[in-house]
Order: sequence, then C-alpha cells, then structure tokens
Amino acid sequence: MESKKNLVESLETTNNFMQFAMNALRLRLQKPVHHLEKNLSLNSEPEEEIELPEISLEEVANHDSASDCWIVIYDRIYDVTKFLKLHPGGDYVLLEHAGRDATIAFRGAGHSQEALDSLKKWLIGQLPEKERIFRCEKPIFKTLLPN
Ligand code: HEM
Repeated sequence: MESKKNLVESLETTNNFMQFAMNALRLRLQKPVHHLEKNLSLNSEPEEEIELPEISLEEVANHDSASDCWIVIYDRIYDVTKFLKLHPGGDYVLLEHAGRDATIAFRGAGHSQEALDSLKKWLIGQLPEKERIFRCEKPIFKTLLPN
C-alpha cells in the first residue's frame, strides 16, 4: 500500500515536472521567435523605423503604364518608371505588375541582396496600415523582408 502511494506521488511529481519543463520550453521558444519577428530582414542590421508617406492600393493602380509605373513590394511602393530599362530581368516583368502588388513575383525571381538593397532607390511610400499584409501585426510571413 505504502509503495503504491509512493508510486502515485512520484508520478505526480514527474507530471508536475513535465508540465514545468513544457512551460519553460514554451517560454524559451516564444522569446527568440518574437525577437526574430521584430528584426527579421536579410540585412544583419536591425530594421529602422522609416516614416514614409502612405499611398493606397487605389492610388497605386493609377500608375500602371510604361511612362508612369509604380509597383508594391512587401507593402512598400516603388516608382520604377526610370528603372524599367535598367532592370536586368527586363522591363516587361515590371510592367506586368504595373499599378499592382509584385511581391510574389519579386520573391520568386530569387533576387540577390544587392537587388534587395537597391529597392531603396525607387521607394516612394508605403501602404496604409489596413492594406498591409507583411509589415503589420499579423503578417502572412515575416522572413526575408528587405529593410
Ligand atoms: C524595384 C523592383 C526590382 C528591383 C530593384 C530588381 C532588381 C534586380 C536586379 C539587381 C537583378 C539582377 C540579379 C540580382 O541581383 O538578383 C534582377 C534580376 C531579375 N529580376 Fe528583378 N528587380 C525588381 C523587380 C522585379 C520583379 C517585380 C520581377 C518579377 C518577376 C523581377 C524579376 C527578375 C528576374 C527574372 C531577374 C533575373 C534576370 C536574369 O538573371 O536573367 N524583378 N532584378
């Protein structure tokens, strides 16, 4: 009887310990992930908060031609009109996305770090908070965001 009681006690202790360990692990996992989410970018330097003018998708859609070409990449707006003829991937891939979101195509093309850095040159604004899907509280994914 005594040994049964001991066994039950020991099982309870083990159970408590396992719960404690699981909670500790959960906390341990939460911390770095949260930290990473905040700072994830291809550059090693932490992302700076940039004050950019807000431009809606409706406004972006007005700039959809070779003489006036805006595209959206990771919730930011780029005026690529002057870049069309310079783009190593050709102007047509940019024109296909004129006035629209080009993030998936941009990501799919597997651009280099240099290409990601060069985005800044054409940056003119960002989507309003409610239209963002990457740089927002519950993004689709947070990896590979350019600064
Ligand atoms: C402002 C936006 C963009 C910038 C600054 C940019 C920049 C560049 C750069 C610098 C390269 C040379 C290779 C590299 O360094 O990765 C490149 C290649 C390429 N880009 Fe873009 N790109 C932009 C948007 C896009 C978009 C929206 C697409 C859509 C599919 C695209 C498709 C390609 C492809 C297919 C290549 C490979 C060309 C080849 O190797 O023959 N790019 N881009």
